[in-house]
Amino acid sequence: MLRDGAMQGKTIIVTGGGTGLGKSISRYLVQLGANVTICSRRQAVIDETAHELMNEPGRPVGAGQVLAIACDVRNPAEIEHVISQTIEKFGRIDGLLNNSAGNFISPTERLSYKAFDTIVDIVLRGTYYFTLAVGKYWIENKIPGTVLNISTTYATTGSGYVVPSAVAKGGALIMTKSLAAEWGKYGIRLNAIAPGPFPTKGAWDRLFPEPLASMMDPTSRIPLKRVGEHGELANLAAYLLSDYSGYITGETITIDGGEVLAAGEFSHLEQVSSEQWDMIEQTIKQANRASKKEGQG
Ligand SMILES: CCCCCCCCC/C=C/C(=O)SCCNC(=O)CCNC(=O)[C@H](O)C(C)(C)COP(=O)(O)OP(=O)(O)OC[C@H]1O[C@@H](n2cnc3c(N)ncnc32)[C@H](O)[C@@H]1OP(=O)(O)O
Ligand SMILES: NC(=O)C1=CN([C@@H]2O[C@H](COP(=O)(O)OP(=O)(O)OC[C@H]3O[C@@H](n4cnc5c(N)ncnc54)[C@H](OP(=O)(O)O)[C@@H]3O)[C@@H](O)[C@H]2O)C=CC1
Repeated sequence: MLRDGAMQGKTIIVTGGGTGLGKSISRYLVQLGANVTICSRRQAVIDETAHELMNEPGRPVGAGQVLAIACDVRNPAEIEHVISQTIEKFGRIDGLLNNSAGNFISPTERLSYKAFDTIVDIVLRGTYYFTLAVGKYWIENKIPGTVLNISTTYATTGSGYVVPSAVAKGGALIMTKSLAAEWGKYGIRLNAIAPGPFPTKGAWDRLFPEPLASMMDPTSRIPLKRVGEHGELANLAAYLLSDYSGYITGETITIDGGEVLAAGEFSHLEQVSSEQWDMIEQTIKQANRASKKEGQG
């Protein structure tokens, strides 16, 4: 979507950049010329991704560099290490993509305290630790940085069976808005993306495993009748991390093919056939006529 070289000179940290959506967004940022630090717990995974992104066939002239540094986002010392290594290698940091997450479906009453803590710690604590660390660096160095948080649609609607994730994503979303208000004076912007289903191994293994996958079609309740494509999300993420979105802050953009709208009171009526609509129309019109007559009487 953005022109070639649109992110030239920018350095972006992507948490969870070794896999799934974080990897797809990192790939696009690098193609647009950004230097990208990818971090997550598994060094071998991020090393492999860094190698892949640096050696892609058709890599454009002017594509950015990739640095892979292991980091558990629950650990402030490891976060500070990522920040100092990034500055040492690339000179500065312009953007932070909080994309790391942990999640799995489960009836909430089956969760141990530790299971609940694990999700909230990765998603909420990890997001505010990283944002706080990078924000302090930006304010001290007068850099107008930008944060993009990968949220979910159920961060605002809530959802059963992923309650720790909903709690944590909801908290991160309110942090996005709160800090957008507070740090605007430093030129720092914070936004969020709320994706619907975008197939990744990490999400599908934990949110759509067998026998669920054989029982239901996740596209049936999506108005556009398909899942998202990684490129569609990467376009939006790059735009929100770029200077082209310079007047957008505190915003959450949903990219879900209309899935959240399916909860609308009457949205399920797409199952009604054309013949049934003929009958329904006649029945309603008959009732209209009857009520008019009552008024005349
Ligand atoms: C429609 C289509 C889709 C559509 C999907 C569209 C919307 C999706 C929106 C959001 C998507 C995402 O976030 S997708 C992101 C998915 N990716 C990830 O989750 C990647 C990282 N995940 C992980 O590493 C693991 O899954 C995770 C458990 C979170 C963390 O691993 P750790 O090694 O740190 O922790 P562990 O020690 O294994 O586990 C911690 C505790 O959690 C418990 N635990 C772990 N799994 C459990 C389970 N299934 N049920 C109960 N409890 C569980 C353990 O027993 C431990 O508790 P004790 O027994 O008490 O010790
Ligand atoms: N796929 C989808 O349909 C949707 C996804 N999302 C969101 O998109 C983002 C990416 O998810 P997706 O790509 O699907 O799944 P992945 O499992 O591929 O991505 C999650 C990433 O988080 C990293 N991670 C997990 N725990 C930690 C930790 N403690 N410290 C640092 N990194 C960690 C993982 O790497 P490692 O294990 O090496 O640490 C992994 O790279 C998440 O925020 C998710 O909530 C939102 C809505 C829908």
